[in-house]
Amino acid sequence: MDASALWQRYQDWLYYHEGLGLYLDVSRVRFDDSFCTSMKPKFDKAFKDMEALEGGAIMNPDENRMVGHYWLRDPEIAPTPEIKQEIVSTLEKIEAFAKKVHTSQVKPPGAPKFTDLLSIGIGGSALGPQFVAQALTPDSPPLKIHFIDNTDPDGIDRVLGELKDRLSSTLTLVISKSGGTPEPSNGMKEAKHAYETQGLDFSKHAIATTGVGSKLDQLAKSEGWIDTFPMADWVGGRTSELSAVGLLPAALQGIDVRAMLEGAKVMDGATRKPDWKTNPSALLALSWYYVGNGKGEKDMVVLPYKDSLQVFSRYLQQLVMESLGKEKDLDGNVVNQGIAVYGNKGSTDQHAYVQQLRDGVPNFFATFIEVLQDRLGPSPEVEPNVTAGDYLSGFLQGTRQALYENQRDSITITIPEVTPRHVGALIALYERAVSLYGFLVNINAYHQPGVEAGKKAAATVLNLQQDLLKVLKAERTALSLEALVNKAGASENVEQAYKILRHLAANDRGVVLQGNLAQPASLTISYRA
Ligand SMILES: O=P(O)(O)OC[C@H]1O[C@](O)(CO)[C@@H](O)[C@@H]1O
Repeated sequence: MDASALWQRYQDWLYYHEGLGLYLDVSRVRFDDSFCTSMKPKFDKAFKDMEALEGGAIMNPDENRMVGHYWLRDPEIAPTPEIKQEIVSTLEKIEAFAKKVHTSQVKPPGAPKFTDLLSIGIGGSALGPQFVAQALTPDSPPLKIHFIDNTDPDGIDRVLGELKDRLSSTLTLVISKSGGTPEPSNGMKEAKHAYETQGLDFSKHAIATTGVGSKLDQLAKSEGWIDTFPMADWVGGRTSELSAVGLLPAALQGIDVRAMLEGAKVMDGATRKPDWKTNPSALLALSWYYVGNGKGEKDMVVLPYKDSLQVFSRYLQQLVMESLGKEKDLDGNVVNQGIAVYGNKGSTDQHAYVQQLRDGVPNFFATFIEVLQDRLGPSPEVEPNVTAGDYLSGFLQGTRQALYENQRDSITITIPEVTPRHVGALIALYERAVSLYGFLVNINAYHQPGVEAGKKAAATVLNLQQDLLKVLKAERTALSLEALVNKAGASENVEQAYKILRHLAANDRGVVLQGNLAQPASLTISYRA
């Protein structure tokens, strides 16, 4: 296509939302009119399905749940008065609590006010708060946020080490919808230990966001934590940023949560329209379908050209991959659906993997996120008439063009600035694109059976560890690996057993391996208390 035809295509396909000042450009995705026409019946059905979803239908059949994240920013559309009330009162409670913390009406026993916030959670209970914190935390937040989002002891030490001298004024927020996920549970126990080591009462520093009646909820109540905030059954982890999961930490950091909700609501209004040409989420879903042939054949590379949006790529990675990565469709056929997502930020990534994007295997499409405002206030010139922001803008355009010239498709989203309203709008834009795409490819986008399988397998490994230790502690002499696994009733799991023992030995847990480390089967194992 020559330059003038491309310019025409750009204008023909450009979506602009006036209220948000948001542009979506899908002109560099090379679908044609006949493709769009062929997709119409699928979209008509997807729009109907979306209507049913927002109306409260059970759209997560495996878990027998409604899918209600769209109600969070517009309680008026909630399917029952009870749900509406739950949303309204939770938001009011969050705002009132944040105010009390900011004005020291809620304060730690041994310090005049809370200065830091330690957020403990994983997956959807971490990525949204991390994304929003990076994008929107003001320069001098009332509470400085820190995250434990893993069960890595060394990672936990780093975070707790940073907080060591301010633990007495740190508020710890444990976020877990199920209230039983091992990683946040371990993080919470380690944090509690750190408080106790300093002679501090953890319960007077702790709050939780979790499902009502969950294990965590019961623990928080029985130990008399400062407060608990509910997470509804009808909100999935990866779509929970605009529930208490994301709003509470945001409010505590002084971020305008009402503006986030408003941005999402405005975007929902635009993406509810049953017309894909004027609906930005539908345009995204249409583009994803086209590039990946409806089978996720191309990966989504997300490149925000703005440091404060760097976590957006990881946030989208969970939202898209946990939602769309499914073995079976809704009719039980094996389809192995999904769209792989990766990315970091531009222009940084131009000096990392963009070489392959331009010249290498064409197995992706790019999504550029552009922010028009470079910074608050004027910029110095780095060259006559050129600022650092002009470079960033030029690099984005240049990369988009270079990719297109080599038949690599791209989407560009442009927002005027990074504000709570725009962040809310971006979240809503992608949430609905994922919902629509899920309907287009006929999968349940709201469960995660694969993750559950991994969790079960990990539990088996930990049970095996207990069995091995029991045998070793009862034995007085060293055992061969084979004898040990036989005695532990784990002869089928010798490799797992070997890896458990190697890990225990490396961490001074009493297990001693002797023999040739290059030949695991030759090892003898003993236990020294
Ligand atoms: O909030 P929870 O229940 O601890 O779950 C954390 C994450 O674990 C998952 O269930 C599986 O990874 C995610 O969907 C969820 O966001």
